[in-house]
Amino acid sequence: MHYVLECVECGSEFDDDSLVRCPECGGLLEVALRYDEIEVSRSTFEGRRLGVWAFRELLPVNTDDPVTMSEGGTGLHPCPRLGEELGVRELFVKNEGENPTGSFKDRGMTVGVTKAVELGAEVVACASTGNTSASLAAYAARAGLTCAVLLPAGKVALGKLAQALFHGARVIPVNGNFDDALDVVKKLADEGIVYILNSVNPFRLSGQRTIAYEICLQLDWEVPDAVVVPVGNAGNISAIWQGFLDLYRLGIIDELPRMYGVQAEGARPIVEAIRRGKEDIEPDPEPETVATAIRIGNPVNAIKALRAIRCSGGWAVEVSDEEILSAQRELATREGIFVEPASAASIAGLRKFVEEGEIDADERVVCVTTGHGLKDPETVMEVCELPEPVEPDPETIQRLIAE
Ligand SMILES: Cc1ncc(COP(=O)(O)O)c(C=O)c1O
Ligand SMILES: N[C@@H](CCOP(=O)(O)O)C(=O)O
Repeated sequence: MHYVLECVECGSEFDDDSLVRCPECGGLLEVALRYDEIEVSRSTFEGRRLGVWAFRELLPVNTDDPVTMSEGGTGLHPCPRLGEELGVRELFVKNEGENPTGSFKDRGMTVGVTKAVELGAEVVACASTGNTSASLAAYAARAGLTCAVLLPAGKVALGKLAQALFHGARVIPVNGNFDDALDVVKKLADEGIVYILNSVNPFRLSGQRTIAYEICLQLDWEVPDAVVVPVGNAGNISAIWQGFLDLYRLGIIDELPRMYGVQAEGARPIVEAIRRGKEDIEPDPEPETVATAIRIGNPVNAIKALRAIRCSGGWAVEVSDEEILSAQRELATREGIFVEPASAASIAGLRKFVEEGEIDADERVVCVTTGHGLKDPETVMEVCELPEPVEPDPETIQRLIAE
């Protein structure tokens, strides 16, 4: 076997794939690759079609028949105009909205749902602020599994809700926030009633490491100075950092980037813990932000994210809803990239990191934009003015264009 499951709290190792938490101490489990048993080099990956399964030697599955829809292989777009505006020499956007269901979650789900099938699970479930449910619903449909998704009632963007409903998931709105919903799913998973596919699932997060693998390959194996990631439940920033560590320990890259986390002002336990030098977070019981995807007060992967930010020499910052919405518009109008509000937090955060001197003007920076703008059309329409209809005559139209 080329991997084991390792507890991030007590360090115990297990080779039982049915585990989703440490049987010794209850801690989170992580896939630990056994680097000396993996024979890969840069050329192993180069000739392949870019995507999650291009890195199959680094994924913890034992099948040639994964549940897949060509996830990953997203663009790493140079953004010179926005870079100049924000004050960095080289800015790239890794646009995860280009995944099959429109968010980075698909990278995790292709691996997590493949593992669910391998383990013989029949019912898969998650709590979600929207994207996890949209992704799980799609992959469960493809695998023929029953899927249940618990959502904070009234707080999920319309596009995401439509996806979960239309893929045939059992959509269960709950009175409470995401953190309350996740507690319930974790309990059902502990009792063996469902197979959980939130980011407590170590196999799912292995798939998300491919964001780092792809960034390195797309930059011809050069490593960016800084990677900026929006943070909610904190699985993604931890997985991306672990992805860079994998390549480093395999001898494929010889440097590591600094990891920067961005949270919304109204949901910022990680930022507080970083600022105060704390080992763990203090949960926020009432998270609130327009970026509903990161409206999370008690991130389950907090310990891992704090380690990723600290060990890499990075930092964390909060941004206001206003800053998020204005960064969303800037990315759309200057670079043609339409992302949902949570994703734009990385751009708004970069502005602050540069202003605060955390990231230098001559550095190469990658901002990860995590979900497509069409997921949340309502938020966008609230800030756009829809012009009144006019008669279709050329003179009127010409006048309007010139205005
Ligand atoms: C669009 C989007 N961005 C960012 C995040 C935050 O990612 P994480 O929870 O892994 O920190 C989420 C949800 O998790 C999301 O849906
Ligand atoms: N934004 C997430 C929140 C759940 O995160 P997960 O990574 O633990 O599944 C969502 O889309 O639901």
